[in-house]
Amino acid sequence: MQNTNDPRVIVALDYPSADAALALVERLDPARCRVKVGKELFTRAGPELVRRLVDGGFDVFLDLKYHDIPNTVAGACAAAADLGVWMVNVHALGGRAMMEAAREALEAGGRRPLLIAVTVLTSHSEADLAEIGLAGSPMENVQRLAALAQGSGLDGVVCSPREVATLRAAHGEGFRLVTPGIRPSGAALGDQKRVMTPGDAIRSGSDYLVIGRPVTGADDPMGVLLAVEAEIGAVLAG
Ligand SMILES: O=C(O)c1cc(=O)[nH]c(=O)n1[C@@H]1O[C@H](COP(=O)(O)O)[C@@H](O)[C@H]1O
Repeated sequence: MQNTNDPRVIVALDYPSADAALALVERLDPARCRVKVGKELFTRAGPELVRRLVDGGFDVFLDLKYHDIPNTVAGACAAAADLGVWMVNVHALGGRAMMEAAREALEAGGRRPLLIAVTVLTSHSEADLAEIGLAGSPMENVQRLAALAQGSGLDGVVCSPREVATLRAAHGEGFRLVTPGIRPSGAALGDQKRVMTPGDAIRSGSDYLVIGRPVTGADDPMGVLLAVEAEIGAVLAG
């Protein structure tokens, strides 16, 4: 079984309503997993649901991927901190001034959530990056943006598990590496392009695994979650 003090799995509650999300959440144990509220659920259910999850004892990753002028992002991060979330994220492509403003806004408050930067979306390939004017491979872009995030004082990055080993070597143990793009063996990729299995992601050095559709879209979500937990536990046990 995995270490219950620091659960590695973050379940992405990508549901179209609070009721649908809460139906799964009622079966989850906050000592064994964390939860993520992203753009769809937040736009439907708002801060009230986030507060409810926090009050229910869950560590909440508020995944709104802020990317705007520094002043606006700073205000949004302060608002997220007021909700009591555990982690909040911004796009590293927003640049140094934006990331520094976000960090300073959180430092000015009381309880400070972890501040993480999205590097290159896990749905992007090298061809997708070229089309939006970013030269080089996903790995090269992830490395550059992770260095910028660390230089801006952030706590870590969101990247694909494929980049984790390289980033761990470059940035050390304290730098949080949060990885979506997790697909148990045989699971449908959907729109994800840079993926790994849960066991391989942990083996590569991922701190936290963000898992959505393989769990939320399953006939037996708890069964999938238990299998993921067992796979991770086996790797951690060595
Ligand atoms: O920031 C994120 O969480 C994120 C970044 C990224 O590069 N790729 C990515 O998939 N995500 C999120 O991670 C989750 C992955 O969901 P599934 O593909 O359904 O497992 C979704 O909620 C995405 O919004």
